[in-house]
Amino acid sequence: MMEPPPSPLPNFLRNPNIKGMDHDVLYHLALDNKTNNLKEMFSDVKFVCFGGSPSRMKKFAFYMVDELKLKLTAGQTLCDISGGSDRYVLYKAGPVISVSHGMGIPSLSILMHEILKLLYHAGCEPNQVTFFRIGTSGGLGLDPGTVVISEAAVDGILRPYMEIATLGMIIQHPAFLNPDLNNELLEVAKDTDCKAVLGKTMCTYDFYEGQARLDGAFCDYSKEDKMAFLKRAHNRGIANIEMESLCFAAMTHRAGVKSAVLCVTLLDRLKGDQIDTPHDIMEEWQSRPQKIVASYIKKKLGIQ
Ligand SMILES: O=P(O)(O)O[C@@H]1C[C@H](O)[C@@H](CO)O1
Ligand SMILES: O=c1cc[nH]c(=O)[nH]1
Repeated sequence: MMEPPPSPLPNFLRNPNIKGMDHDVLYHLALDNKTNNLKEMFSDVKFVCFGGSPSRMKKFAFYMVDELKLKLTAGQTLCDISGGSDRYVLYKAGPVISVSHGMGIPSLSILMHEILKLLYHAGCEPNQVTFFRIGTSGGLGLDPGTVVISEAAVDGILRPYMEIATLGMIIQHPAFLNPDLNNELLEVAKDTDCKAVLGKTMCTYDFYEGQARLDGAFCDYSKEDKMAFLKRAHNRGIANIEMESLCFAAMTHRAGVKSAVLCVTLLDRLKGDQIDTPHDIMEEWQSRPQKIVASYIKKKLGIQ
């Protein structure tokens, strides 16, 4: 008798080992597939929204409750589902997960592994889920408060892939974002009061020297060097600089999940380095990528 063909690799995952594990601990989310009924908790998820700050992502979850007109009965509130760990916060508002990723690629990468495994255990399908990063960035030649929808993510030397040292070798993971999704987001943004543009995003491993700032604890270059670097990047289509897009684009592409990165610019890096905008203005700017994504989600769910 012929052997059956090998079963396909698990959804979301390119790791056959997971299928053979009857207990999988998502350590940094304080969840696991034995104690928690991940299917019951998450099988209806359609959108996963990521952002650096825990309070921003908590706020976004409550904003989605309002936008999706979800009914919370008296005394009910959203709770941090990952409350058993203090690494990330994770909220669920209907089919939307809102989760914080901390700062930088290493923090996001750990979360991304565990979110992809969570969705796999929940029985979700990669082609039915969309991921968004709703974050902040430094702009190049843009009015602060502009939302950049990333058409591509590149590293600090403009390479379109994330490098990971694996088994003593450097492995390059290509970073791709979805042009159709980006165009839809750009259209949706026109119906909001938020200015949005498409542009390339530079993703660095550091906020100070990695982004050519003059105001870090160390600086071995001149203002002229900084300006030459930023102008060169700008001339090559870089619209903004942040610290997670490369990993986000590379890992979602590897998992077969559609994704987009929308970051508001907090300053024009061609004009300065320090972020000293008043708190209330910053809060409003940070809500802009959220508004665009909320409108997109409502459109997809057929909610007016
Ligand atoms: O989503 P956020 O606003 O946290 O992302 C940017 C990139 C870094 O993580 C951080 C630096 O201030 O902000
Ligand atoms: O300049 C900035 C602003 C926000 N986030 C960054 O990574 N850089």
